Amino acid sequence: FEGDLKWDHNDITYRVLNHSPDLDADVIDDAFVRAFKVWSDVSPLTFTQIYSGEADIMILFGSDDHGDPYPFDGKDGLLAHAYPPGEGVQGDAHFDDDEFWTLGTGVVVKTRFGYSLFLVAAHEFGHAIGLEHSAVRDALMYPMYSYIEDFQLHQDDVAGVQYLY
Ligand SMILES: N[C@](CS(=O)(=O)c1ccc(Oc2ccccc2)cc1)(C(=O)NO)C(F)(F)F
Ligand SMILES: [Ca+2]
Ligand SMILES: [Ca+2]
Ligand SMILES: [Zn+2]
Ligand SMILES: [Zn+2]
Repeated sequence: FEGDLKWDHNDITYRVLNHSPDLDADVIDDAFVRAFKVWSDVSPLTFTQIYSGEADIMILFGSDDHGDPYPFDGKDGLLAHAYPPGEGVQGDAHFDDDEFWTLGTGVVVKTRFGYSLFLVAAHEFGHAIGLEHSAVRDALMYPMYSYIEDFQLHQDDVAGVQYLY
């Protein structure tokens, strides 16, 4: 998606507009907190959840046509997308609710029966702060989903965000 290069402020706000029925709301919110921490740990950025009004990063779960020119596609295929920094829809992150979202290390995640909301969110939030896809297979910003036990940011991801901020 087109957009600016980076945020012009470091104290980023986000708002969760709705929740997937696959997980408890507080489990989803915690997954987002952990996914933002991946990036705040290696940059000057801070991420604060707000509960009303317009946040920099508006997060929603939607399926098929969900109000922007990039409809989702049912189960599998596209899992999520996010816009680079900027006003309005820029910076926002959308998750395909036709996927089965899960967490933890249960068989559900490993057998590709479910997708890790934490991993996909961390990747999308990378886009929301201005990162493009990486060509490094083990990088979080690689555009192919893979379940990573004991997740750790790849040097390529760190280099990307530290180049920007
Ligand atoms: N929709 C994507 C592909 S996707 O299947 O939705 C996707 C794949 C992998 C994602 O995160 C992730 C990357 C590496 C390891 C685990 C999870 C996020 C989204 C994407 O990368 N969206 O950000 C593309 F490439 F634009 F088509
Ligand atoms: Ca926005
Ligand atoms: Ca899909
Ligand atoms: Zn969308
Ligand atoms: Zn991506």
